[in-house]
Amino acid sequence: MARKYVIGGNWKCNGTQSSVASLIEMLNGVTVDTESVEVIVSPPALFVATAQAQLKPEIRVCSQNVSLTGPGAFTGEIAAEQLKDLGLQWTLVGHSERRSLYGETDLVVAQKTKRALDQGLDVIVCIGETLDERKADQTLNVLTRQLKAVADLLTEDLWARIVVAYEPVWAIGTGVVATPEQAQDAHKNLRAWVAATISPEVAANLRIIYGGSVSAKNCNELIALHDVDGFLVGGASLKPEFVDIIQSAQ
Ligand SMILES: O=C[C@H](O)COP(=O)(O)O
Repeated sequence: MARKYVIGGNWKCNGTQSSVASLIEMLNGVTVDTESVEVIVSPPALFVATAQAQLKPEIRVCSQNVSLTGPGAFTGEIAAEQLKDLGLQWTLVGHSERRSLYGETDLVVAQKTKRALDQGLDVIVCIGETLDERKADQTLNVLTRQLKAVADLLTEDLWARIVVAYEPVWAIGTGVVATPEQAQDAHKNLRAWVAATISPEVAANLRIIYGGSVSAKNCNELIALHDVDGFLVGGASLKPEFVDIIQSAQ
């Protein structure tokens, strides 16, 4: 069975009441062919409930982060149980900004992923190498180290509820997109690693999406790559060109 595309929009810490209302209006005007693509947007936590209430059901809302803990005395956290209570299906885990700016280790990312899955959320796990790591020819080592931490905590059945977002750190928000060759190589190598480490069936069905300076200009070339199953889009997901990026997958 063909893998269904995933087009994710990560709004990061952007938006006001008024800009979010405009974005929701724009998204509600897009025809989404749910047979071929899942469209998922991640508003800042402040706007998750609004997006969940106002977006049409063909567009799913995703948390940008999830707590390692359950509900309780954990100031500033949002528990998987609370996201589920709101009706969310998805959360991001391990975005490079969470790793580099907020100290999330491979183990924390793995534990968050496991806990979110256990509470019934599906998870987009983000991984990616820095420019120094790429220059040192460490790309695959870094990606597999990050993914292995997750794999170590999961049983094989849980992989059906995971999407892997390959986001080279050097491509995030820089305007420097991975070349089609760089993207395809990383995705293909990751899929081969999953086939060897977990199972060929998990590898064949796993959606591996690309993130890092995706735009209306480069999305068609990237989506055509055999092992690229969609995108996680930052800056361009706040603009009308996100509609073109969705269209590239349907
Ligand atoms: O989560 C999205 C990524 O960080 C990509 O961001 P970007 O499209 O602004 O480069």
